[in-house]
Amino acid sequence: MIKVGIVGGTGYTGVELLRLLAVHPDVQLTAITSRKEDGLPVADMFPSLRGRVDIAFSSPDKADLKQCDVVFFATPHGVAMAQAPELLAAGVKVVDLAADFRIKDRAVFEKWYKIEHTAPELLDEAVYGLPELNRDAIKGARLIANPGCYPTTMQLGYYPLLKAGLIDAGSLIADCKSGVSGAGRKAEIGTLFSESSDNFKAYGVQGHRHTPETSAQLARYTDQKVGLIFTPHLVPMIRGMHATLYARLTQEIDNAALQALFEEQYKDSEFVDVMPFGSHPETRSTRGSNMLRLALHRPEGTDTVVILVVQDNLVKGASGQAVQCMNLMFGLEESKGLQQIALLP
Ligand SMILES: NC(=O)C1=CN([C@@H]2O[C@H](COP(=O)(O)OP(=O)(O)OC[C@H]3O[C@@H](n4cnc5c(N)ncnc54)[C@H](OP(=O)(O)O)[C@@H]3O)[C@@H](O)[C@H]2O)C=CC1
Ligand SMILES: CC(=O)N[C@@H](CCC(=O)OP(=O)(O)O)C(=O)O
Repeated sequence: MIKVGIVGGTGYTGVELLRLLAVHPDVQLTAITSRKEDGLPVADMFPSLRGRVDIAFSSPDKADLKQCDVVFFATPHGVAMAQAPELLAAGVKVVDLAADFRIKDRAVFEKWYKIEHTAPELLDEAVYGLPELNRDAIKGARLIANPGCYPTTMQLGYYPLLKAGLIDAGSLIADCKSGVSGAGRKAEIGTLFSESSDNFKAYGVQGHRHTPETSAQLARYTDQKVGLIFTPHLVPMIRGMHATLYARLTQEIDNAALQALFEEQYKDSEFVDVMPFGSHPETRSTRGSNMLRLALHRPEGTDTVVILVVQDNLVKGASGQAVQCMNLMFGLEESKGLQQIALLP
């Protein structure tokens, strides 16, 4: 059994990790932290886990994380970098759901996150945890930087076209929407029901921290200079993310060949569903599941490909992807414990 610890068990990605790991056949939940709920049984806070999870929260200073085989950080940016060096030195693997190790360039990280990086010596070693594009490196990793939710949709959508050299990498436009749980469980005015329901707005248009993360990753797959305009929006739903990605073709290719390119690329990726050409994927077709679904379009009379991508921000966009990485790191089937079908309606 893999002994698992979670730092930040009371937040949205923390409870999503609990939901997935509680029924994972090879996992023993061993330690879980909360600064405010020390001693409280997890199932008292989350009745959805009654009968499934029988441990209690401990404060981070009391939790014995070093007895774990792997520790997930479901915490705000800056927490994992403070604890990862000691855990790694003790032989514990680390999966960070935050951004501490996603951006290799320390100066770029510090500019966007406005915190000092306290473990820069680990930046080179950290492996970017997007299994569909980085599977082999994840298998041998001690430290995983789990991707951001928006960056997951953008990378899996653009990758086949970029790799094939079919598009202008300098004029990518990504119009993305997230459910409110993307902002976490902390109290903020913008996520109050009366502020976010029956409302729709863009944010971060001048610059969002997921732009440098996505651009740096996409740049690994092309010789062209990557230019990305990413506009996030907040939509009045709890879970779900929808990305509408635009790319200008620089070579003639027919629709059947475009479709075949994506089907071939993801044929061995169980969690990427390439839907029939011209489909309109819905966020609810992924709710609660680790699936990312995408569909290609080619608007009449244009040289533009439109890729529609949907996922559950808390599953493929965060905790499900983290479990997928854990499976690879421990030599398990990549899909173990991740077979849930989306909830409908
Ligand atoms: N929500 C989403 O869709 C996604 C989130 N992420 C990332 O995952 C991480 C967690 O997000 P999310 O679950 O939404 O956030 P939440 O705000 O819902 O939860 C954060 C958790 O971290 C704990 N925590 C906060 N500060 C500290 C600290 N200094 N030391 C230890 N624990 C701390 C809190 O618990 P307590 O106060 O009880 O200690 C809480 O359990 C973030 O970095 C986020 O950016 C990534 C992809 C998608
Ligand atoms: C709706 C909403 O507020 N979403 C968050 C992204 C959440 C997230 O996943 O942040 P990281 O990937 O960087 O950890 C935001 O745009 O700031």
